[in-house]
Amino acid sequence: MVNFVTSSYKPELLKPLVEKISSIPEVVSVMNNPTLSFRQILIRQRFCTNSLKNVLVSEEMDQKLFLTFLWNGHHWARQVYGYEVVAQAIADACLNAKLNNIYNATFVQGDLNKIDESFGNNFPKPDVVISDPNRPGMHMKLIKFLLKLKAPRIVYVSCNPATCARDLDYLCHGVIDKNLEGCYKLKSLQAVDMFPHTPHIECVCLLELC
Ligand SMILES: C[S@@+](CC[C@H](N)C(=O)[O-])C[C@H]1O[C@@H](n2cnc3c(N)ncnc32)[C@H](O)[C@@H]1O
Repeated sequence: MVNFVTSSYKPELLKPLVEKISSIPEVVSVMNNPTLSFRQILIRQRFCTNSLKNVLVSEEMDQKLFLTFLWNGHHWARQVYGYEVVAQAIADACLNAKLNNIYNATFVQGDLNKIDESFGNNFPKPDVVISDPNRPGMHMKLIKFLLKLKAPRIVYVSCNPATCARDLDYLCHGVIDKNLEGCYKLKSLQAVDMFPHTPHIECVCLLELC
């Protein structure tokens, strides 16, 4: 699969290239993934091409978003707080926000596996938390924080159904040995085959506070 990530949707410009590439026998599909805003792609930083997430965030108009594991929701939200462990990703996010005249987003570099009891004291309670953790899923400290925060909605995006199921169970039913009570209900779950012909699957889950 070849995926063209472009800053706008102009298929006619890609057509000659697509025709050339399509003649390569190993190429079984060609995708064009237009980003809704310009985003600088640095080779040293992993780039997430998931425009589906952008569509999903567009429903969160005029809300306060808390993004764990960095997202691109700043166009639609009133206020955005983004957390990410990789310093370069934060630098890119700040640069991209500037390039796109985005002034409602704060990006903070931090390790969500090392948060303490005071985490969250310096930002207002969010309407929506969007979390897209990597394959190990959420650390217990983050689960604990979310169960205390009680944001009305959590959108959990996952590329690992096993850790996703574990974390949804924690958020909905609690963690008995940690004395944590669950307070969410799973409202919807959509699996998305982002990587056809591989065993990988992306899941997007909506949780609402009970
Ligand atoms: C599945 S990717 C999400 C990508 C993101 N949605 C985007 O559009 O760029 C997971 C992200 O979580 C970050 N991450 C991993 N462990 C973390 C931690 N302990 N604290 C904060 N961020 C972490 C990774 O650096 C990576 O950017």
